[in-house]
Amino acid sequence: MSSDAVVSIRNLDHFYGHDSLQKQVLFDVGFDLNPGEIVLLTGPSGCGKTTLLTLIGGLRSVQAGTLSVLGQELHGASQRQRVEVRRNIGYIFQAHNLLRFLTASQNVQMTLDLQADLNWDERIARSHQMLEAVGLGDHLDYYPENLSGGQKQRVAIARALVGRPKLVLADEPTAALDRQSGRDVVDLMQQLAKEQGCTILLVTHDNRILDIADRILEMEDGRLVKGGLTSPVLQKA
Ligand SMILES: Nc1ncnc2c1ncn2[C@@H]1O[C@H](COP(=O)(O)OP(=O)(O)OP(=O)(O)O)[C@@H](O)[C@H]1O
Repeated sequence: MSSDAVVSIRNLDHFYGHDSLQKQVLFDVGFDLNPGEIVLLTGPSGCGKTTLLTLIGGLRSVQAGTLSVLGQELHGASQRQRVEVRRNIGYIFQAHNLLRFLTASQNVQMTLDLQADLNWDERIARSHQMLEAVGLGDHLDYYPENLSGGQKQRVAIARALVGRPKLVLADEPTAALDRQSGRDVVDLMQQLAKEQGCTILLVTHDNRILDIADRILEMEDGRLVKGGLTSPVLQKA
């Protein structure tokens, strides 16, 4: 295991259901994510990508194997430890999940409400700065219903990055976007990630954005078939 890896996973299995209805969806997954890397995770529908992403994001309990995120082992971690790890992660999902009764600026500020070291004015200034960085400086007070799909996704990116997370997890961020908006969104993620030095793990089916990756992991039927580390047992076999 690399000691400075942002994410380090070994022999990770995952199951849904119980007893006779139990179904294994991840098998012996292993890989590391290094600081500042952009890694794409691809694979057919249902192969386990979202499950893996939610495990890394501390949104699901680890059942078997080891999964360390930003130095915290999540297998056996308490709820409090998982919450602590989540504070250092930015999440971007396909459905942008903006709160419709808050403006673009307020949606972005929400992330900063958890940061006790920033006062009110600093939170507003940082949110505006980040919305300007994603090209929405003139849409600060717009509500989500008055923004296009691409603009909403850019607000979601601003919200994910405004807290300067060390890790960003993105699940199909371009799926609902047309070609140009999709391109703009990933270019922006790449640029901001490089500026802030954060690591990005991005789940995608979108072949048009493969070029932003430093590395590509490929998954099939719950196993990493490309780019992963196999367990010592399998390597010997
Ligand atoms: N909460 C759940 N309970 C039971 N089975 C689930 C649950 N969530 C996902 N699954 C099953 O686990 C498998 C992996 O699902 P997952 O959503 O991780 O795949 P995916 O690769 O992200 O798929 P897609 O690309 O379609 O989003 C699928 O067979 C799915 O039906």
